[in-house]
Amino acid sequence: MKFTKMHGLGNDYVYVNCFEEDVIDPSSMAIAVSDRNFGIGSDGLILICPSKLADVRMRMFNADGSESQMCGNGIRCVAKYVFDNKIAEPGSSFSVPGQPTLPHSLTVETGNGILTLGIMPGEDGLAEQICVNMGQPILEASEIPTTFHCNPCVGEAIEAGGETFEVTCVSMGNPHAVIFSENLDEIDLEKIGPALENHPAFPERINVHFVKAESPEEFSMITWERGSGITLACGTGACACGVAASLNGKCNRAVLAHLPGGDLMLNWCEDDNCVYMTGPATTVYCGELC
Ligand SMILES: N[C@H](CCC[C@H](N)C(=O)O)C(=O)O
Repeated sequence: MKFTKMHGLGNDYVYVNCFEEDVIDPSSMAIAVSDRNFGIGSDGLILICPSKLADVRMRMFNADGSESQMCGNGIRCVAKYVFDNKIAEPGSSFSVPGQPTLPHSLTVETGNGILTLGIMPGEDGLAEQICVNMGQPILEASEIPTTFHCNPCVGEAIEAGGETFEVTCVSMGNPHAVIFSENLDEIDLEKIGPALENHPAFPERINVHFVKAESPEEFSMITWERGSGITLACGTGACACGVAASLNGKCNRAVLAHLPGGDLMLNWCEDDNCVYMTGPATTVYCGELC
């Protein structure tokens, strides 16, 4: 079976074109291909499938085989794959609040609904920068009662790993716990990450992010991902952190997120309440599973 290895800021996945391949058990396949010694090595598996509702459908599986509703770095790579391989005819333009209009657009069916994105090609004519309308953040536990059992407003106290954390919970279709810290180097993510990921307040588990507000225009973050552990970047997580930083009065709605794997431009737009995420997508290699 053919696959393509791609990453968004080092958040790497194995991509399978399900217009041409059949994946019978994606959960088991995600576990197998994600293994960095006995498999291909990745943060998970992403299937690019036909859709009746959008140009394509994206399904994302974590390294532990669990399926998530959305993947921000992943959807940028899906857009690149679809555009570069001409799988769908892109739309003519995509307007981005506060930024120049992008020349091409695509729609992707996800677990968080149909999302629209814009593509800026590089000099080689291939997709280089992608801006995704990630939709509206969900902040009320009542809207997603099985996701958060804590009050997602600012600063809910959660006990984990022998410590108390003030957690702001934001859903971007998938759940995120955001904690602010003045020193990210001091965070024992290997210990605290799984303790919060699996906390009883989060019956669907949760992605965990620690954020340092550098200024009103910039923040830095580190991530423990639900089902995948520490990753170099988390696109939905960065969007959730941007929303949380604004809610907590630490950053502006338009902000530059510094992730270990690189930067994302974020804008939680006041007009439509949607979060716009702009960043790169990279094709590493194409391969074939024996
Ligand atoms: N890396 C992804 C997030 C995956 C989230 C997944 N770990 C979950 O279970 O929600 C991103 O760029 O948004």
